[in-house]
Amino acid sequence: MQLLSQFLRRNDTDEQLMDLIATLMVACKEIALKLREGALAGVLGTTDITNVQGETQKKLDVISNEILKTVLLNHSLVAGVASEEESESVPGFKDGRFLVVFDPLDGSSNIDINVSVGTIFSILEAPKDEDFSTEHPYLQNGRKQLAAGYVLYGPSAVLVLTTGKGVNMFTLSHTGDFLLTRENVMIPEETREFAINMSNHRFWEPAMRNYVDDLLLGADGPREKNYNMRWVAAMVAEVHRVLTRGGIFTYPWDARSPKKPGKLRLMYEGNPMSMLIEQAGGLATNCYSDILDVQPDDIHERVSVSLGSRKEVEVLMEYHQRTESTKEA
Ligand SMILES: O=P(O)(O)OC[C@H]1O[C@](O)(COP(=O)(O)O)[C@@H](O)[C@@H]1O
Ligand SMILES: [Mg+2]
Ligand SMILES: [Mg+2]
Repeated sequence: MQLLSQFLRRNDTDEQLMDLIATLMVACKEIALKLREGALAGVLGTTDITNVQGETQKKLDVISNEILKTVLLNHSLVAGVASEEESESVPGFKDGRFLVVFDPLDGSSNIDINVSVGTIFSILEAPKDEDFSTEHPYLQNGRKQLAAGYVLYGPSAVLVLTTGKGVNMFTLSHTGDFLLTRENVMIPEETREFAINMSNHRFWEPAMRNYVDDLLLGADGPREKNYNMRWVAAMVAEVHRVLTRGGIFTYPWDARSPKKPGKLRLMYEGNPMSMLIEQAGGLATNCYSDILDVQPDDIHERVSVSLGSRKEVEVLMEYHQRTESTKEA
């Protein structure tokens, strides 16, 4: 089986990008170890800190964020990092070539119940002559990403990576190596599986309600087939399922926070996952247009996310095109 480094070299990956990805994996392996030890390492439970997102941090949110920062900011190629758990971006080496943006631990409500979580990352080119302690150099749209991916900490730890030449999966072995286990992942165009937090049904826009109601009607409704539903409450696990066997995952705008475009974060969650999904032949939209084309104005900007099997996402977009939006401006 091929090592991550062998695979990247065979694919003519830029040497410095390879070096950065290897460094990122050092941090992810450390996070995987903490997660595996769980209660034995005293890392379960919640802190009394509320982060910039207005969410109470789990101990492992803080630990994972510190591990990533320590490892990355010691690497001379890193000009700075931005994290879901940091109120501001953190500068690194002035002449560094890359910016790394991450959600240190996605799905943190799953930690204490021993269910899958993951680290999501996005790598950008550091623009010249910028101040990397300010937001400006990070505010690049998703199409500018040099690489993106996640490590899913599930029954096995799996790195899912794109450098813009397709999507590949690498499983962490007992020797601490990431080995290629799935090459050139492609998402089936059609699906019978959807993922949405149904408890928010009454808060959605009419188009989203109509779409999901028609899925629930199954073979008796306009979609003329029966659907199955899944909800892991960790985007990283939902995207992994979609990449593995198809499906649609959506976390739409809802009226609980009418001023926010959605719950998920554009730069830490939306963009990296959208790059993976597009690279695997799927679609990733905010129900109206491609997430990768959204120009961020704020590093913590939110986005409505609907992604997965191409034909299913196209149907969802048609519902939005033909129903008037009731969303507040
Ligand atoms: O609890 P809910 O509303 O179902 O939300 C679940 C969603 O929230 C998230 O956990 C947010 O990510 P964080 O854990 O990084 O805050 C997503 O992974 C997931 O899709
Ligand atoms: Mg997250
Ligand atoms: Mg998180």
